[in-house]
Amino acid sequence: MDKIIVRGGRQLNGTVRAEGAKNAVLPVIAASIIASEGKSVLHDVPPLADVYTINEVIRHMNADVNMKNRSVTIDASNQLTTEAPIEYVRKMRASVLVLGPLLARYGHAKVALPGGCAIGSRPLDQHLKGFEAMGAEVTVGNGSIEAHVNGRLQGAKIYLDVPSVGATENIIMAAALAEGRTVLENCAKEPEIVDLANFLNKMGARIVGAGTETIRIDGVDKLYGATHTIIPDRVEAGTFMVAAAISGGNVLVQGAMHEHLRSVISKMEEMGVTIEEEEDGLRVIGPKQLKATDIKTMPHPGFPTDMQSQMMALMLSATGTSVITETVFENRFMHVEEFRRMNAKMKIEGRSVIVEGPSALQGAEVQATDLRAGAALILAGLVAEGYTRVTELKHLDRGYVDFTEKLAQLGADIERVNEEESYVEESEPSESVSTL
Ligand SMILES: CC(=O)N[C@H]1[C@@H](OP(=O)(O)OP(=O)(O)OC[C@H]2O[C@@H](n3ccc(=O)[nH]c3=O)[C@H](O)[C@@H]2O)O[C@H](CO)[C@@H](O)[C@@H]1O
Ligand SMILES: C=C(OP(=O)(O)O)C(=O)O
Repeated sequence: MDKIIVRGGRQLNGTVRAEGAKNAVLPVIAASIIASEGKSVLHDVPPLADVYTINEVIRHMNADVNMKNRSVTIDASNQLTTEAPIEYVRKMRASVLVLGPLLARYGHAKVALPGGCAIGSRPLDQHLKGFEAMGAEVTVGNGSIEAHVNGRLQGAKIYLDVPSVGATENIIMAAALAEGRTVLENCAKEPEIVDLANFLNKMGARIVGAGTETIRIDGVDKLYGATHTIIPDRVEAGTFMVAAAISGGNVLVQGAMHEHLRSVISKMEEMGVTIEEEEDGLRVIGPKQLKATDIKTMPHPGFPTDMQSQMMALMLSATGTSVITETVFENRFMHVEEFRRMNAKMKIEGRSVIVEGPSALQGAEVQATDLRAGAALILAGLVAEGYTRVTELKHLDRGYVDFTEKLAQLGADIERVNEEESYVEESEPSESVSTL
C-alpha cells in the first residue's frame, strides 16, 4: 500500500498544468455509448483511476475503447449489452451515468445500486424520476436499478427537486434520443454539464440552455461519434491554487479558468491571496498572513463542495475564526478528525465547522477519507512542522494525476513510497524530492 510523505516548510513556485476534468470526462465517456455509428475521439483525458474504471465498464458492454497518452477513442457501434457489472459500480458511483445512454439507445438498462459513501447517502431518486417522466418503468430491488421502456423514451417536462449534477447529465443523455422535446427545470449549472451538452451536440443532439437552470432537448433519431477536448479540471486547479496560497508561494496554474472558479477566487481573495488572470491560466500569490473567512458550499455557481476540505486546510493557516458550512452533502466532514491529528483547532457544529486559526500544525499519520480530503491533508502537510504521512491513497488516485510529482516540481518536499519503503523512510526520512 502506498503512502505520501510530506515535510512542511517549503514555499511553492513555478508552473503547473490542470488536467482534463474528471467530472467532465466521466459523463462524456458514458455519453459516447449512445453513438450507434462512428467513433468518438476524446482529448485531454486525465489518466485517473476513475477513467480506467468507466473505460472498463463500457468495454464490458462490448464497446471498443483505446486510451493512448491523454486521448481515448471509443467505438460503440457494436451491439452493446445493457448491464453495468457490479464490481465497477462499487468502485465508482459515476458508473450510473450509463443508465441514460443505454435506456435511450436500447430501451433497457440495469446497474447495481451504488449505495452510500464517505460523503453522504447520495440517493438517485431524481435520476429515476426523470426516466419515469419519459415513460420508462423503473424497478429498484435485489441490489440493482433496472429501467425499461417499450419503444422510445418520450420527451417530457421535468422539474428537479434538487439541482443534481448526475441527474441532469443522465436525463439530458436519455432525452437526446427521446421522441419529442424535454424541458428540464431547476437543473445543475456546473461547467461539466455544459461540456457534456457540447459533446452531445457535436454527436448530433439538439440541446440548448446548458449552464442555465432550464435545459431544452429536442430528441433526434440517431447520434454519431464525435471529437471533443475535455475542459480543464477546476477542482484540481483550485487545489493547486490553495497549495500556492498556503505556502506563501507564487504559482501559475495553467488551464485554471476564471469563469469556472469565480467563487473560489473570490473567497481566496478575501483571505488575502493575490490572483491574477494570465493568458493561459491563473497566477496565485500567497500573502505573508492569511485572513479568516466564512464559506458555504452550494451548487454552481456557488462555492463547490469539492473544494471544501482544501479551503479548510487554508483556513487552518489563517488568522482568526473561519466558519465553513456544507450544504450539499450531509457527511462531508470526515477529514476534520484527521486534521485534528495534526493539531488543528476546529470543531463541528451541525453542518458547520468552526476553524480557529492559525493552528500550529504538526506532522502526523493521517488517512485520506475521500479524494478531496486526501488532497487537503497533503496541503496541510505542506505547512505542518515535520513529516505528515497520508495513507488510503486509492481515494486520491481517483481524482488527481501525479499529485506528488506535480507538487515536488513546484518545490514541495514530498514523496510517494510503498509500505515497505516507508518503513525505512520513517526511521530515516530522505531529503530528496521526487520529480516527474
Ligand atoms: C462524477 C461527478 O460529477 N461527481 C460530482 C457530482 O456528483 P453527483 O452527481 O453524485 O452529485 P449531485 O449533484 O447529484 O448531488 C448533489 C446533492 O443532491 C442530492 N441528490 C442527488 C441525486 C438525486 O437523485 N437525489 C438527491 O437528493 C445528493 O444527495 C446531494 O446532496 O456533483 C457533486 C456536487 O457538485 C460533486 O461533489 C461530485 O464531485
Ligand atoms: C465527490 C467527488 O467525486 P464522485 O462524485 O466521483 O465521488 C469529487 O470529485 O470530489
